[in-house]
This record gives sequence, structure tokens and C-alpha cells, in this order.
Amino acid sequence: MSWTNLARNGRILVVDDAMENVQILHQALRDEHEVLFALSGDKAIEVALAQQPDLILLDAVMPGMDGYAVCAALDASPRLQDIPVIFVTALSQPEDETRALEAGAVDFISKPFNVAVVRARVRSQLTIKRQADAMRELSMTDGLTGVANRRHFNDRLESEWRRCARANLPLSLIMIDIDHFKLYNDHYGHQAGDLCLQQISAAMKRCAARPQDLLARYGGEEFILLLPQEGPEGAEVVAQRIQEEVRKLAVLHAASPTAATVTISMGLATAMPPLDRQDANALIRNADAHLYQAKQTGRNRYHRD
Ligand SMILES: Nc1nc2c(ncn2[C@@H]2O[C@H](COP(=O)(O)OP(=O)(O)OP(=O)(O)O)[C@@H](O)[C@H]2O)c(=O)[nH]1
Repeated sequence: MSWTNLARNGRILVVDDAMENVQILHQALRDEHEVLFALSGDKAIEVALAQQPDLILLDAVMPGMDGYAVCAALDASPRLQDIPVIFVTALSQPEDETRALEAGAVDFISKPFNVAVVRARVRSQLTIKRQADAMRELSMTDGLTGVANRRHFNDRLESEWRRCARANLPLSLIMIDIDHFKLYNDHYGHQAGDLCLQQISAAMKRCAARPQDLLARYGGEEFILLLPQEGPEGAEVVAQRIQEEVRKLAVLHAASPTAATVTISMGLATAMPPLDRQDANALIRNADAHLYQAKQTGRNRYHRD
């Protein structure tokens, strides 16, 4: 998306118990955005979870769950806490505005609406939200390959470790290293090496496409794949798939003493399930030890417990 388009084509959730207010806001915004609506606080949370809007226009005063309670519920949910909220209310005292901002709202619009003001405020909050999303995405991504970076991997490992421990589910890791990559760089040049890293990482990403899977660049030519909810057999299937995809890529490696094309070695490790206080780093060390075994026993293979 270009920077000039950042303010348009948002998914906006309008929450108001009065249908006529919903209709006015829908009319004001529908030319530029997709508009969803909810007539109560409970419904708003339900729609937000299912549709992941970019922005919520929230009525402060509603029967049952009011706007402040909706804000608190959004804030408590990891999947909803980054969605900005603009309060829309007939309350117009400075203390009402302060209360809304303290509840987590990013802006405040008074009823009766001025349609031009509503549009302008929505555009500006949408732009800020999308810039923040882009920054977050950049900070989590490896610049060369576009897969997750090591910091993002560490964060996800920690949260998935806790989740799998709570749910009594296994968690597997695959540590992956390109074979004889120094020789590849020496023979074909660093730029070709970069291209090779991009091709191999894209192929590996295709092999583990479940929403909870995460491929990350762990070091120079070393990658790590996080497979939550996957036991040793599942991890082995993924490893075989990766090996096959890399084989099919058939990137020539004339300088390799062990194969005609680029190959990879892998180390697999599983926590069955993770113990709450067990150190996730021990699992990484275990995968690394298996990778070392794969290298020692000829490369172009995986090793597991
Ligand atoms: N082109 C390119 N090369 C990189 C990058 N990051 C690391 N490397 C290179 O990757 C090579 C890794 O070499 P080694 O750790 O000796 O391992 P290897 O040659 O793959 O040998 P084995 O792992 O034992 O099979 C080094 O030559 C690094 O310069 C990168 O971003 N781009």
C-alpha cells in the first residue's frame, strides 16, 4: 500500500446502541471504507475478534457493557489491544473527554456529528495505525529474507512455550543450516549468496504454513523453525518436506564437496509438553546438538532424538 492510500480502505467498526447513529456514520464513511457495526458492547467484542477491524468508533453510553467497559475488554485481549478506538459521545465535558482518553481511546468525537470532522479524524487515526503496523512488522522481520528475525522468534518461543505448557501440548523446533555456504559465497560471490538465502528461506516457509508455525533467520545462514503443537513425528514430516523442497530448487553448488546442489542440514528437538519452568533455551541447545550430528555424519540430512 502506498503512503498516500494509508488513510483509505480501512475496516471500521461502528458501535452504538442507536441504529440511526450507526446509519449516519455508515453513510459518512462507506465511500472510503468498509463499515461494520455492532449495537452493543458484547457484540462489538465478538465482531472485533472475528473481523479484526483497523479502527473502532465507540459510543460511550450504552446499556449493559458501556464504552469504557468495551475499552477495558479490548485492552485485556492480545488480539484486540492494538486496535485504536475513537470515542463518539454526546457527553462533552472536559472530564468526559479525559475519562475516554484515560480508558485508552486515541480520539474523541462529540455528538451531534459533523460528518467532515468524523471523516478527517478517521483518516488521520487510520494513517497512524497503519504506520504503527508497518513499524512493528519491520522490527520483527529479517531485511534480507523477509522471514521473522531472531528477536521475534525469541518472543514467540516464550509465548508459545507458555501456551503449550498450559494446554499440555508438545512443541518442536527445527534448527536448519545451509551446507558449505562459505564455499558457495567464495565461489559465486556474496550477492549470489544473498539470493540463495532468499530462495532457500522462501522454500522452507512454504513447508510450514500453519498459522502458529514461525520460520526465523537465527544467524547468517542458520534458520530456526518453531512448530507449536507438533510432536517429533510431525516435526520429522516437516523436515522431510523441507529437504524435498530444497532438493527441488536445485540451486547449483559447484564448490560443494558433498553434493552438486545446495543442501541443508537440520536438527530436531521436541518438548513433550514443555514443562513450565524448564528453560526453552535447553530445547534450542538440543536442536543445535542434533544439527551438529547431522553435519558430522555427512550433511544433507536431519538428526533427532
Ligand atoms: N551471502 C551471504 N552470506 C552470509 C550471510 N550471512 C552469513 N553468510 C556467510 O555464511 C557462511 C557460513 O559459513 P560457515 O559457518 O563456515 O559454515 P558453512 O560454510 O556453511 O559450512 P557448514 O555449515 O559446516 O556446512 C560465512 O561465509 C558467512 O560469510 C549473508 O547475509 N549473505
